[in-house]
Amino acid sequence: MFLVKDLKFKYPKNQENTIKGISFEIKEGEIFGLLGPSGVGKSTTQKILIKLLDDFQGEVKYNGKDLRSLGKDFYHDIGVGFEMPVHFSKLTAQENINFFKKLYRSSADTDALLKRVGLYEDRDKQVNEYSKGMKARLNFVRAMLNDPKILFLDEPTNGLDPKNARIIKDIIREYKEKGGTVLLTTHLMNDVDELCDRVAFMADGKIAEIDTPKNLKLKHGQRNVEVEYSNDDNEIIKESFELDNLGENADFLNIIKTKNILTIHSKETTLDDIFIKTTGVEKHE
Ligand SMILES: Nc1ncnc2c1ncn2[C@@H]1O[C@H](COP(=O)(O)OP(=O)(O)OP(=O)(O)O)[C@@H](O)[C@H]1O
Repeated sequence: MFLVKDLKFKYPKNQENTIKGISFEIKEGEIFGLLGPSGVGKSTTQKILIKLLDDFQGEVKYNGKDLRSLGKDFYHDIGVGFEMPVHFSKLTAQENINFFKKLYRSSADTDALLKRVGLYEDRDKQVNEYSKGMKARLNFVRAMLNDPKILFLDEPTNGLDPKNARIIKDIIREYKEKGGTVLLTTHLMNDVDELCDRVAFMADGKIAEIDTPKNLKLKHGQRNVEVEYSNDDNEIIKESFELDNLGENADFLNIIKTKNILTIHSKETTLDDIFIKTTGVEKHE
């Protein structure tokens, strides 16, 4: 759906390129995660893809066409949820929705969306009376109101309690199941685990890793299995064995056959570990 080749970008006031030559593809029907430390260029990349920044080098294609050659029709295809919600604060939520709906040819069932995210009862309140989480949910509804083919979401669960974050994630998953495509930026690796088909980790304006979360875990993970058992003196012993040729490991087999096993599990690495390893940075949330 999107093809990005050797993309470079420099903000006019800066000396150095912010985006230093990145290439990736967003396939139709997938949720693609763009991840990396604060300030690495994730939002900048999103802004290029939604035609807010056009002075870039390299190639960006949307459905085979050069992004620069696309006219206003492109905006009917995309839905955008910026990180910082921007609403008309003196208008009600419903008035905001009505205003933005008028800009588009097609529209989603916004009443259903408002009900789903728990804002329907408060739809006639002015947005300046909304809490941070309510504004974030309204922002999400706005991103979806033109029934887009591709959704750009920057930290969509930021500021939401776990129940509301779950609702938003469920809607994103359902959107994908109906054929929608998503570019997701987030610092929450749990969200990435739950939602993303493929992810790219950015470091220093480049892409350090790109793959499915599962393949990245296999690549960066320790292929070990950890067994906890109690011995005859009721002491708890923990031992680790390599997964390769585990069935022929006499020590492991002896423990399994003769000991009282308390826990046993393969030691998978987490996306948090991979984030730190590939970007060289602790996360800032
Ligand atoms: N309008 C601008 N003019 C100059 N520099 C900018 C501008 N906007 C962003 N930058 C710089 O570009 C770099 C990348 O910013 P960007 O917002 O893309 O990062 P990000 O990865 O999305 O970060 P975060 O996770 O904090 O949202 C940062 O160093 C930032 O200071």
